[in-house]
Amino acid sequence: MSVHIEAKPGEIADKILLPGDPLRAKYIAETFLEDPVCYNQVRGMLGYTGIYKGERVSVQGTGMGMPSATIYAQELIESYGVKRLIRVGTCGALSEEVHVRDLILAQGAVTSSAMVQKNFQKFYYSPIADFHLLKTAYEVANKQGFTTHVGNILSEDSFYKEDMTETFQLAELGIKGVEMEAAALYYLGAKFNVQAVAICTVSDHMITGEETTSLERQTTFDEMIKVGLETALN
Ligand SMILES: O=P(O)(O)O[C@H]1O[C@H](CO)[C@@H](O)[C@H]1O
Ligand SMILES: O=c1cc[nH]c(=O)[nH]1
Repeated sequence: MSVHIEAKPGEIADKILLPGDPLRAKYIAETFLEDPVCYNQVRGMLGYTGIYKGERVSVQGTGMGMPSATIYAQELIESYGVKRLIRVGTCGALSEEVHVRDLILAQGAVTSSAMVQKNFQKFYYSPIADFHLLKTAYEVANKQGFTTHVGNILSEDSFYKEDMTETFQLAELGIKGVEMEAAALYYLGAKFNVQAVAICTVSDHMITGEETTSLERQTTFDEMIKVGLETALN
């Protein structure tokens, strides 16, 4: 048991999918895992363990933003021995080459967030994905024929932005999408020497204004979830 997770020792697998939305965690567990057992309901931040292709896999909602996500990630690592953390989240597209429903595998995650920068006086840390997980996710997505982009993303503290000038400046440097957790997850992966990767589905487009319908989101989430689960095992 940790501060925010009520699971008993051994109830959480060492490989875990991390959606921001706890109801996405429920959907993943009930749709893709055999014999799913809910191990956490504290604060409604649902967590489940089940079987995928014969192996134990867990899925845990993390909430929105880095302060929330890092609470769950750190407790999973320190109190439950989780070694492989795979974020399965939504993002907004920042590149015209990227379209809604595409997948973005976050090779790196730029951030201005204090959740990373507060740890350094002089340096600007570059949060990056675990290479093995990134490579596996890319291979799985390609094999499945899912439209997939690999590159840098932006992890922001604010969903609603007062000024998009610097966001679009970053887009000119090849930043593909924006979400709110990957950078801090990558920082924690490095800090605790565990594997982390973020697999994102583009849910909306910051340049074209294109959006997905709820049905389209459901289908596309399935692509991201399949890539996440296969990456967890391989
Ligand atoms: O779909 P999830 O995983 O929650 O991720 C994205 O959606 C939320 C904002 O709507 C933020 O958490 C952002 O990172
Ligand atoms: O953080 C997020 C997630 C989805 N779409 C956005 O525009 N931002």
